Amino acid sequence: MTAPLRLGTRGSALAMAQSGQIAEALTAATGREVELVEVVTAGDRSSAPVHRLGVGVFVSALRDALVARQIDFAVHSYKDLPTADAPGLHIAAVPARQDPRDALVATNGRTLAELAPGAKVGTGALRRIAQLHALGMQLEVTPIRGNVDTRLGRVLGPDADLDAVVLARAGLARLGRADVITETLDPMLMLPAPAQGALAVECRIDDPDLVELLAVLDHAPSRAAVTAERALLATLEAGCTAPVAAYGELAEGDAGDEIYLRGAVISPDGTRDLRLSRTGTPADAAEIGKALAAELLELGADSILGQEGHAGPGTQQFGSTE
Ligand SMILES: NCc1[nH]cc(CCC(=O)O)c1CC(=O)O
Repeated sequence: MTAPLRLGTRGSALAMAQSGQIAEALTAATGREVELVEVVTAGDRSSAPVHRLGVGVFVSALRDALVARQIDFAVHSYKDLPTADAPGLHIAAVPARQDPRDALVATNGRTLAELAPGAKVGTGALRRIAQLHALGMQLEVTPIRGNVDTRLGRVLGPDADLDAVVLARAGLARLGRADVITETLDPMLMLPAPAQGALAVECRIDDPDLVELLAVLDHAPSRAAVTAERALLATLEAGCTAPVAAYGELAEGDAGDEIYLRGAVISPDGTRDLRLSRTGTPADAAEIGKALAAELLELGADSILGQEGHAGPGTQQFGSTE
């Protein structure tokens, strides 16, 4: 009998939900048993704001456990991974991506257009803050943090003090809470974070049998989209708190499959708003992302990123505050 595979996971409700779903899918596809091993991270122990800690603290404990062979593989929210490669590790699968869009949860079932000037909207990510300001609706954007339930409590609970919050639709869906969404936001208004809604299944490179086994979970179109979006982010050298958005959609063009990649760099106050798009074939996903980033840089993206939130190459390991 083969021993169960050890899947390392954080203990948060979202991490447990997505690790559990991947464990089930792997067992269904391969017959291999999977056991969840909880890894406590420095980020879970601390109550400091995420923009100080960096989301990297959540990721690095799992990666340390992989390298130390305490676990066999790990499942990450792809958008939380730093753009730099992790030595010795390999992303063996990008499973079929969930809906990557952001979602509005507002009181009284309101949509974005139904919010009055001065309405209080909570979100922590600079990308969302910048795009909310860019709408020109005079919303009062309030920084919030905490897990999904804490954030929802700001609009739904007895202590609700905000008119709305913006969260990733995928996180709510994985937790079975998509029912609270009052509007799924059009990417024309709120372009998602690079790799939002996608997971990364990671193991050690020196474990070739597992690399091969995990590949059954890979979904090529999702991997291509995420590759394009992350190449854009990496080329902009935007880590940490950068207000960068990217969304790659796969469509059937006249000459076969095509990626339609949109990218945006927006100043936190919403006054400078660069949005561009580019198409190409899925095989050139990384090139499309790099080329679109180069075009954004030509139009002054670096000066927007330089104003605030530009982490620079030296701080890449900290990942995003999404
Ligand atoms: N660090 C926050 C985070 N990381 C991953 C998700 C869920 C969505 C996803 O997997 O992309 C979320 C919550 C949110 O942004 O609302």
